[in-house]
Amino acid sequence: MTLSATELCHGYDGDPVFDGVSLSVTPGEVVTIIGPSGVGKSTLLRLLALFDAPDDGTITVDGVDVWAASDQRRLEYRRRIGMVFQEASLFDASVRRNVEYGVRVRQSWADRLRTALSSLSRRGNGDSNVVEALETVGLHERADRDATSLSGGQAQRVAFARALAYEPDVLLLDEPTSDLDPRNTAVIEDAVLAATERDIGVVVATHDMHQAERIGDRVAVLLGNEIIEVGPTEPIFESPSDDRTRKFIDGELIY
Ligand SMILES: Nc1ncnc2c1ncn2[C@@H]1O[C@H](COP(=O)(O)OP(=O)(O)OP(=O)(O)O)[C@@H](O)[C@H]1O
Repeated sequence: MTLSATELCHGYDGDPVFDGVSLSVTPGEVVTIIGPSGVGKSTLLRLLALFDAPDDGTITVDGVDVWAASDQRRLEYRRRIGMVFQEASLFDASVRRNVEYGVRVRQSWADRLRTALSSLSRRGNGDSNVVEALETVGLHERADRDATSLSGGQAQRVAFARALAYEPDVLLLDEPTSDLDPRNTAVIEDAVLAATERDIGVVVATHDMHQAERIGDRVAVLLGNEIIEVGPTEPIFESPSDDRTRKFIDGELIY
């Protein structure tokens, strides 16, 4: 599915965060959003996740205006979009239960019933999506551990597996590796690439320029209250057309 935001304007309590922002993600591509703290990266992800309606502008799924569609249709779209927040927010249960939870909340009641019936017939061996998602983040051997006993990096990997397990069409990641060591970061980045091989479109908000370079097919530079530049990552990093992009990438732009 192609998720597109066109000319979005949004703010809080009358204070605009951005004005006229457009961004889209197509199946199997990674789009990174870079920009200084507080510029609105999380806000943009929340709008793309269909959590909030934009003050102005449109969000479309395969060309259909989501906020002009029925509540039911919008809910169906929302179920096809996964979001991983900066904080892993796991609950006090096994790693497996935490990942299964993602599958369940995203399903319609009819699908939930089907899953429950099929898991009965498999004697609780666990859903294959859940196992596969845990394998992707390298935690399948810890499936029965209590999620609250995990390190921060492992918890973030479980949160990622949770989003992956229900096979979204689009995955939105908010600073997925901000507090992680290089090994956990590499696991998450590999999992992002694994997601694209399944044709999932991924949008990643990140502070980490190197990460944007490593994993992004395209990069969007959010500065001031607009996207000042968007396009294939390498040319933008090598020779940005906007001088503010160069300064931001080089760390010369102070906010
Ligand atoms: N729920 C909210 N109510 C009021 N203001 C908000 C709310 N959420 C965000 N803001 C404000 O909107 C602006 C953009 O915040 P946002 O979290 O989207 O930025 P960000 O680029 O993701 O920041 P960071 O990189 O630090 O996570 C900030 O000025 C923030 O204070």
